[in-house]
Amino acid sequence: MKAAVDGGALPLPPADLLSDASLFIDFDGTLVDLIDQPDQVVADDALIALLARLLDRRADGLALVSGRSIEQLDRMLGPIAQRIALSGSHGCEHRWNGILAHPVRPAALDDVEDRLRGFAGAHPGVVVEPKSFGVALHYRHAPAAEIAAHEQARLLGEMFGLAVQPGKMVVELRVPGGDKGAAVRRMMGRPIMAGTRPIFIGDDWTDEAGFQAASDLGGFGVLVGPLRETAALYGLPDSAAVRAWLGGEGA
Ligand SMILES: O=P(O)(O)OC[C@H]1O[C@H](O[C@H]2O[C@H](CO)[C@@H](O)[C@H](O)[C@H]2O)[C@H](O)[C@@H](O)[C@@H]1O
Repeated sequence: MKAAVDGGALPLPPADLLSDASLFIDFDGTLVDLIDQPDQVVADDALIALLARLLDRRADGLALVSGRSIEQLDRMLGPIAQRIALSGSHGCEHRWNGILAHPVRPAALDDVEDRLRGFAGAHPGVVVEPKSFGVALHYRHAPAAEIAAHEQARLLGEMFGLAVQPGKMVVELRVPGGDKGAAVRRMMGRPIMAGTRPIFIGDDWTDEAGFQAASDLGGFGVLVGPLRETAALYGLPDSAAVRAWLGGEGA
């Protein structure tokens, strides 16, 4: 793993590395900017057009790998989501060619959601996001609640046997098992991706497992955002740069 260097930056990924590659792309913070309210994120027309162009050029060599559930990705992306290989819920669920594989939703998640709503009620600004296989507690609007939110998540994780998944200004209780690295390995096992070089593009700590898997399988990671300790080889500053790089492929 590369150490963070103050003021430094990873090299920009060369466009010609996109040929013969399979693309694994994170969603929030990578294809769309982070915003305050998780349920107000939209996949804009330019993004849908970019995904359509990528599908035209590489068909089965495109995958989205997100902490969002597949149900959320479907809602945000609309019909094009059915044409893209998807890994949702931090590597816990997958869908390609119309076939969905997912774990059993733990009944405890309903109880956990109630308890997290109680926590949010006592911490103004904290937002609860129910998901297919988890419940997220967002404190972007209430940064002072960070430590208490993580402690609450730790306690509930222990109590109900759920995984605690930290992210950017969020902590989530979710089905244990799976991560973005496992998702990359699983998808790269498909004959359609055999022999291609995996490129994983992401911004969050959860994307590090994806960077590592891509690197282990002969490809590389692209870190979006400021330099930090990372397994990524290249860097891009923000989602606009990601879109520009993807859009200019082959240029
Ligand atoms: O793996 P990703 O596709 O990056 O999803 C990770 C989480 O993204 C969302 O939360 C993040 O984006 C929100 C909207 O911009 C932002 O308000 C929040 O602070 C970020 O953590 C999503 O809500 C989560 O469910 C995903 O796990």
